[in-house]
Amino acid sequence: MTGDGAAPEDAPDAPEPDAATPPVVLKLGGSLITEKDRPETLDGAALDAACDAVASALAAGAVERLVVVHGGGSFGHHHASKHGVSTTAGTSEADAVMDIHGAMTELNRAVLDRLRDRGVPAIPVHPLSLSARPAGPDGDLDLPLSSTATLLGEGFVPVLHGDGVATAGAGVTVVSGDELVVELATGLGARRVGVCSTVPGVLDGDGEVIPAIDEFGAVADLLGASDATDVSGGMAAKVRELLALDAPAHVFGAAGLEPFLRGEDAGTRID
Ligand SMILES: Nc1ncnc2c1ncn2[C@@H]1O[C@H](COP(=O)(O)OP(=O)(O)OP(=O)(O)O)[C@@H](O)[C@H]1O
Ligand SMILES: C=C(C)CCOP(=O)(O)O
Repeated sequence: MTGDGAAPEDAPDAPEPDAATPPVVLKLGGSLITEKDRPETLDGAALDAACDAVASALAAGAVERLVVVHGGGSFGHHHASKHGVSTTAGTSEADAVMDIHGAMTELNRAVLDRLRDRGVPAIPVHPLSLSARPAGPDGDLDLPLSSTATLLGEGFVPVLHGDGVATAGAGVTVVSGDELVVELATGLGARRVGVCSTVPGVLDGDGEVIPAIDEFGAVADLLGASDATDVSGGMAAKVRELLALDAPAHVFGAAGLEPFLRGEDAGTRID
């Protein structure tokens, strides 16, 4: 990690973003950028490769406006699980909240530093400071988007992350990166949505990538939780949330990131 993350002098100049262009929303899965089974351990090589792909796509103008979201991997999920906190179960302990949020901001800093090392103007947006859930299982997440939208318009790449979220009647629960992706894509009118994880796509019973999904019922039996510690529902929750979007979404692995950012299909298309 660098100290201030300033762009190196030889970093390629990114084209000026066009404020009228709808953004691309990209989630870097926690299972991709961390070693999900080893607490608070980055997968540095995978994170570097993902940041290289993002920096190249921006420099080449393949993507003009980009919002990045990253998941929790072995940072957030480990602490959330230890404290019994999930997307539905909350905590009223400040120490537990700070364990979860602190681990997520540490991971966020690692992502930001590596993006900025490559000349990407990445800026953090911390959901715990912005968002809330009303009481009850059906309460829609409230995620005000003016800071993210304004940062985008000013040419930055906002980087959000799964986090704790103030929840009426429950203290603080977890907001997953996948939920944030849906809110951002809907609220910002995203052009395309990409979810990059360790799997090459949504897999069928034979381990083959399903090319396209347009209905949850058709694949529900195939979708499980995560293989690793995960408090937010793994692949089943991901597909359910992405199906609710207007914008086309793709779920893909590391090899699909460059094609996705070039505007091509990658992994499983969900729409
Ligand atoms: N049918 C399926 N196809 C692909 N993956 C599946 C399927 N069913 C369950 N999974 C699990 O879903 C995992 C991907 O979801 P997970 O939430 O762990 O990824 P992530 O978004 O990268 O991580 P994080 O939640 O930490 O951001 C896979 O690693 C696999 O264990
Ligand atoms: C566990 C925490 C705090 C983040 C969960 O986000 P996700 O990994 O995108 O599900």
